[in-house]
Amino acid sequence: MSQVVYITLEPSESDRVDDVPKRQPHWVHPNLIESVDPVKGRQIRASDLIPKGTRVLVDHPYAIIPVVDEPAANEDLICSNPACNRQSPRHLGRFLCSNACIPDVAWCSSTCRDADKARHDFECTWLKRYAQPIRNKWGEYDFGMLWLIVRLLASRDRDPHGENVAPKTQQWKYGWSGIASLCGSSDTWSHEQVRSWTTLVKKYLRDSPVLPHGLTVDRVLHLICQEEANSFGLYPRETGIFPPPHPPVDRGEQYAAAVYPTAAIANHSCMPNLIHKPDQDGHMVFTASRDILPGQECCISYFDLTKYTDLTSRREHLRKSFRFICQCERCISEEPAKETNEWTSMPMMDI
Ligand SMILES: C[S@@+](CC[C@H](N)C(=O)[O-])C[C@H]1O[C@@H](n2cnc3c(N)ncnc32)[C@H](O)[C@@H]1O
Repeated sequence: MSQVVYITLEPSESDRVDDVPKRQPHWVHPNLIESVDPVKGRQIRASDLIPKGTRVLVDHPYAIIPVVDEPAANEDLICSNPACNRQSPRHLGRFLCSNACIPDVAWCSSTCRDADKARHDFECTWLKRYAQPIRNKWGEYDFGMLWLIVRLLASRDRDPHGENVAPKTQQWKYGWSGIASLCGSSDTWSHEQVRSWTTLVKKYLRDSPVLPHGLTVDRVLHLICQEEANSFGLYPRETGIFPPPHPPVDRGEQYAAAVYPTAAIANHSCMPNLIHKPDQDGHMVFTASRDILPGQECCISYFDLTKYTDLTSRREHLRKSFRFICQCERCISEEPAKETNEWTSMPMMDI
């Protein structure tokens, strides 16, 4: 994937299209800072006023996979070349893998296919050998998860910014360094879940001639834990409109899943001040949905807010799917008042 060029962090005018730098690993509004919350971990804050409607972050996926039911017939399949990733409608013509690995892999042009050759070579033999057996035995979700891990490893294989190369003081991490710093560990998930992922890693993701990554089983398992806590589903319409519109507006069918090293720092809120939506090239774009004051946290919504409305269902959904108890302003304000403890409310007695 020699087409992705990671250069400087300062976008030059010639790199910008509609204010979005084309060749940067990410673009972050100058009024955003990263800080750490004692409960939620890393977070994004506004250092100065951000007016409603401002685009605040654009991030390139470090790895992205299509998520569609019938890839050969689907109109929304994304181009496999990471420097393109646009949705390539079938009627405009598609270029398939000459090794016929899986129909989910396609390019929008021969130029994209040629440019992506080295990156695709990393995954091709693995896909050809394991995709169908994994789909048959473990199902589509686990196949997608494992393929996303393989694509993370493929990007790492070609990453000029390896774990030890990016400066430690760099505020907004990107590249493999950003992936390595993602939250999530085996402590976050149930023993049963971790056991099942360990089996999958040992069976399908070991360092081998089919998948030469040089990492230990434990490190790949850790990568799954990170990916599961930080990946995004890509939908055609916005996520996080607040208050949720009446009647509810569906965000459409998921067409891809991806890991974004910088966008993953955004915490969740059930009354978010950011809307997120992928652009036509698979970049994740955050936009302020109201004025954000200096010091305020900038949050997205991790789910469709029209689907889970009351406190219990929202928290239960986040607990099951993302393994945390939501501590956003809205959930805290809707918590039932705590009963006053009789003993602590008794007047002090002299003894
Ligand atoms: C995608 S990461 C967000 C960045 C993360 N805070 C970090 O340190 O890298 C998701 C994790 O952030 C934390 N988090 C996000 N939103 C939260 C919320 N509303 N309440 C509590 N924890 C939250 C949880 O630990 C969750 O697993």
